[in-house]
Amino acid sequence: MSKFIVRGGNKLTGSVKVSGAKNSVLPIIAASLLGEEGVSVIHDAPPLDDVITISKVLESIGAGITYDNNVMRVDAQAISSCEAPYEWVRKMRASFLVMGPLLARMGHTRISLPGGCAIGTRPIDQHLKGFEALGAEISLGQGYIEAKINGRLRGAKIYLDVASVGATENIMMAATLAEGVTIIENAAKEPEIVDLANYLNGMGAKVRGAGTGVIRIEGVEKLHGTEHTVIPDRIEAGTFMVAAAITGGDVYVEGAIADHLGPVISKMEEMGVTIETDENGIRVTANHPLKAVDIKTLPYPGFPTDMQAQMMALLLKSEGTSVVTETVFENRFMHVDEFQLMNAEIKVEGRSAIVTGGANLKGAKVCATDLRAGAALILAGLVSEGTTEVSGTHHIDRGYVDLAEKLSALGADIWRVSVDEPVLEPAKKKVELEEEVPLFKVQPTWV
Ligand SMILES: CC(=O)N[C@H]1[C@@H](OP(=O)(O)OP(=O)(O)OC[C@H]2O[C@@H](n3ccc(=O)[nH]c3=O)[C@H](O)[C@@H]2O)O[C@H](CO)[C@@H](O)[C@@H]1O
Ligand SMILES: C=C(OP(=O)(O)O)C(=O)O
Repeated sequence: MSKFIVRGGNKLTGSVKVSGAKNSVLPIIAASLLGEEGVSVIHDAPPLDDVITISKVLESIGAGITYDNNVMRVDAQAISSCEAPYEWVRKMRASFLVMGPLLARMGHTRISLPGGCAIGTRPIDQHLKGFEALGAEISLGQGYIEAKINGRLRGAKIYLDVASVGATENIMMAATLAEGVTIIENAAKEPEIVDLANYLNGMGAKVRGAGTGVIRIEGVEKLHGTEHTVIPDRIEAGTFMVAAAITGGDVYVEGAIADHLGPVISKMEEMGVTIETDENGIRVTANHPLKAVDIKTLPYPGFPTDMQAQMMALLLKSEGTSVVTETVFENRFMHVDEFQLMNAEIKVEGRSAIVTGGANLKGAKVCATDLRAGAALILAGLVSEGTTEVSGTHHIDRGYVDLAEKLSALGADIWRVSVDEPVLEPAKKKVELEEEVPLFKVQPTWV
């Protein structure tokens, strides 16, 4: 076990390079299971715990994987199993993304039910609705979901009740090998969906419209390995942008794609942060005081929920009161309790948090309750009086490559220490979601 120790007070300056996107590489690795011929080569696959986890899932299915210097090679020509066991799906929800590819390729799949987690219940009804529409028979038993098809999946028109990123990806991957045309309506539009579609097309698929609300997939008989470079991680980039702004620094975020960060850039500019963009990255400079702004998270191209916690840290250092409204996940304010331990004044009212700016943050022992909460606490630690200790680092390691090293190279006083003591509990016990996760918002027809 480890902790990050942060000593506040340093302005960040210099240049930092963004790694490949976690939320792209995970579905891309899962999609590699569709390659019946040849090997896929994935460049800029970031060395994250989540990447290791999904690789283990693929290996357990019989794929051959090598991973060296951020290049992953996946040979799925001879996969033998169609099951993703509990030990991996429990560790990372995105393991569920192997369901679509396995169903399409093997005609049968058995995946452990992904439970709810800290940020919300996260049902999978839209994934299953899509698979059913494509002709799969779905059953549930002993904590596993099983899907089977008689022959081949059949193209269908699927309207998603929520523009779910994971459901769009899972259905899109399954549909690549279906007979006929599949149309996904109210599809998610995230850049990671476009990256996945580009990867699938490189494998020989016919996916059109990714990045819009309507995706059309014409099924093909077979897919093959391909070579692909993962897009830069817009959430990691946004996190460094906030790090620059919160410390009143001057940082060039190399690799950040401004088009992917529209709402983050706009909100930071509204606050008074200076943002200059070019084709290679984004420069962020800030002179305090910054102005308070209101934020509402929405599916892309709205403000990303994955930047909400980090932005809240920045708002704590602005002048005035901000309202942060979380509309994507129902329990994504757990960082608030931890911020309060650092002397922050924030009041949660339903889906909104009212943030009082001008906080005189003080270092404290805090706990990362989820990935972005962890990043946000580190950001707050950068401008707190004294020392902040952030435990729960396993959450942070899921999504940030060398976060402490990268911040430290920009001048932050941050390092990681090993600890033997038990991991610190979050400030208030999180809502006990694990016991009562309603996996299906709508009762599925097949139960
Ligand atoms: C690995 C990955 O890419 N993770 C991202 C992905 O997660 P993920 O794909 O899990 O998120 P979704 O877009 O599916 O979830 C968005 C909302 O839809 C709901 N929902 C989802 C599926 C479903 O079948 N039924 C349903 O009701 C969820 O509970 C949530 O309230 O998108 C989220 C929203 O941008 C991001 O925060 C995550 O970082
Ligand atoms: C919620 C996130 O990821 P995941 O869907 O993998 O839990 C995230 O990246 O902030």
